[in-house]
Amino acid sequence: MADRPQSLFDKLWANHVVRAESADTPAILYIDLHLVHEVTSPQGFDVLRQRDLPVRRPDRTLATLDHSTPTTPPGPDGERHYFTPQAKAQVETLERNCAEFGIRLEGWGSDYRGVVHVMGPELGATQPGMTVVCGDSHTSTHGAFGALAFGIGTTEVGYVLATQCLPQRKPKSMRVVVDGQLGPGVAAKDMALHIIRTIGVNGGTGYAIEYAGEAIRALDMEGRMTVCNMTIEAGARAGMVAPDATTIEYLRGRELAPRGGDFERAAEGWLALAGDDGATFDREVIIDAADIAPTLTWGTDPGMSVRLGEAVPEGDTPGRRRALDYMGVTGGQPLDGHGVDVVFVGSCTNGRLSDLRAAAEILRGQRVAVGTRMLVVPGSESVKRAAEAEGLDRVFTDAGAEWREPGCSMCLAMNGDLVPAGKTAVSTSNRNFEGRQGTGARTMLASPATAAACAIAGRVVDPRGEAAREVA
Ligand SMILES: CC(C)[C@H](C(=O)O)[C@@H](O)C(=O)O
Ligand code: SF4
Repeated sequence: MADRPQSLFDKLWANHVVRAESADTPAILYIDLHLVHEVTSPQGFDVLRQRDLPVRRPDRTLATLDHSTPTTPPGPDGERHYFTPQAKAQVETLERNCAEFGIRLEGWGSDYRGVVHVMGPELGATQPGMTVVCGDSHTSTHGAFGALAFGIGTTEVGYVLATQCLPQRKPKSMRVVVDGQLGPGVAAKDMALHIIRTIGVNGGTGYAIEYAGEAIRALDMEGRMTVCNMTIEAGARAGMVAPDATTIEYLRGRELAPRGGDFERAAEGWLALAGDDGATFDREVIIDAADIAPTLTWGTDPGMSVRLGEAVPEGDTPGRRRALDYMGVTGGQPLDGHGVDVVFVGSCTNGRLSDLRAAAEILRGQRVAVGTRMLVVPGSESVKRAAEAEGLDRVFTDAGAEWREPGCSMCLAMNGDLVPAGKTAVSTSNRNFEGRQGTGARTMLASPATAAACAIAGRVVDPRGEAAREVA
């Protein structure tokens, strides 16, 4: 039994089982890193207070403010412009809870505050081999490091705060292999959308996915995070990539990563996490990177997407008809040329430095179309600083785009950054259901390059230009 070849996921799981699963009870898993934000944590802390319990491992708990925070700077009096009194209350509650329970909070004034899934990796808090949880579905992002990372509910946030453990049943395993190389101008986001379209928005339900293959290996850590981030949009529990030299170089020197000789020893262990030859999976999907092109969603789930230039499906099912209607899109023809009112570059999917660079490269020396609003929101204070150091903020503002303070912002529009009803947004975020970016808002998900190209044109266009598509 012990000799059976193990996958990355098998190893991560086995390394964290505190009590084995039985027919009647789930396994109990040890949690290495618990990330916390203001929306899903208040109940957990309340439970601790009711039971007079401390946080079991404050040193393995890390908090940030991201969902409800305004992206406009504070007024001259230091006043923050919260969208609602509830937003302000959420922020203040987390500030109080972190102070009371001795948890590190990257709050207002921190140089590292950011969207939780951008901040954890940047600080080096997320490391290969860990179990990482957060009361947030896109926790799958951290799987890019070869961690077992998944979102938990608010009740479970309480369990983890109190015990540093979590009851879980082992999901099935799927391997998604992306062979070959992405073409020029094709991004990790296009790959993520293509994978979801291929396996379906429920195709991952009940599975933990390991991404492998030449095109995955070729991605930098930010690209791997984009792909793992969107795993949840295919219904899967977690997404992961085996640690390699790219992972190790990303982590070297980060604040919370091991130092010196400890780092080298840790890195050896990280590399050993890769799946054994002959490890088996419950399901395997093989994708050819050459089939992936700049992709945009036309409908109201992330699987309803087309390559630019490809015709949108006809409204041949009630679901598709409703989606076409809601989106104001005509079936049977490409999205190219469709009017774009708002462009959002940001979120835990595409709010990192490489994403901002990709958008800036297209926008440099250009103007956002008259009548189109473009919002660029760095994923964290670190991203903001790094972008400003290379002048990307100027590229955006010179083009007529808004350069904002870090946070989730228009990804879910909790902080007042809204898309007006009936308006179409091209967004680098990860969800496009009805009303996600505001009541009646229409969301088309895309890569940062596609979003920037659409901002300049004021309509849907291929970021590679018309000529490139002929060649592709
Ligand atoms: C607010 C939070 C619970 C939610 C999530 O779990 O994903 C949010 O981050 C989102 O993207 O919809
Ligand atoms: S950026 Fe969007 S998807 Fe990511 S955590 Fe925030 S709201 Fe959720």
